Amino acid sequence: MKSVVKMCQVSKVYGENETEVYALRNIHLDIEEGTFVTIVGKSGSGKSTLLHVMGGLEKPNSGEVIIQDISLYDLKEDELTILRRRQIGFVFQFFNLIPSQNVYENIILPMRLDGRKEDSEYVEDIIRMLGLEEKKLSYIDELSGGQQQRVAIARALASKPTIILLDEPTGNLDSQNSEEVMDLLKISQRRYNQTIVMVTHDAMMANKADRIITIEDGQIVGDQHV
Ligand SMILES: Nc1ncnc2c1ncn2[C@@H]1O[C@H](COP(=O)(O)OP(=O)(O)OP(=O)(O)O)[C@@H](O)[C@H]1O
Repeated sequence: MKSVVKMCQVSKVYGENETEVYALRNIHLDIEEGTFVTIVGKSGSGKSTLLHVMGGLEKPNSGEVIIQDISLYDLKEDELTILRRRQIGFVFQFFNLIPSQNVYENIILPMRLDGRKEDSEYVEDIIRMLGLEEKKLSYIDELSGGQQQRVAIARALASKPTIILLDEPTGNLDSQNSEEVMDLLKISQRRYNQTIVMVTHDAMMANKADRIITIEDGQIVGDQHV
């Protein structure tokens, strides 16, 4: 199978001298196309850092991150921005939704920024599956935390990216909603052969993935194919 994400000898250090923290230590990782991977580990183990470095948002101190044969941090900043916009869907804890735009506009924003027209039938499909039909024209601050989280998920899925990176995407959702989100991600993964990497502390969710990677102290200490 084809490799979509590759990390070679990746290390990330924050601070210096006595405040130095090794968030990632010599990470090697190869993720195949179409796989659903979950990343688990204790608080502070390096999960979010791994996702940021993998998604081209934070440059590592050493090592290489390769997305579909392109070495991310060799790119110029504007090339990296374009690659991120076209290939990667992000769902992070701070949703980065735009308050002055409504739900629908927020969902299609990455495609508009890229000068692309959305597949409106597909966007409507996602909105329906995420239970947001009645909120389509609402502004972000009129939504609950869980609804905002679902808008962020819809936005990540809407452009059918090759890779979807999610950091605790169901943190604000109850267990039924969390399961629905997991199911939706799996449908999208299969339909578009997407690669999904999701940080979670929820064992039930982790177990629904194809592969579970455990991080401890910035290192991969477990890698289980389910
Ligand atoms: N911007 C930063 N500056 C300094 N230290 C940081 C920064 N970001 C993360 N760290 C440190 O790096 C380590 C890994 O953090 P990271 O957020 O990746 O962990 P995590 O496993 O995602 O934690 P959580 O589950 O609590 O979100 C921690 O010790 C953290 O304090």
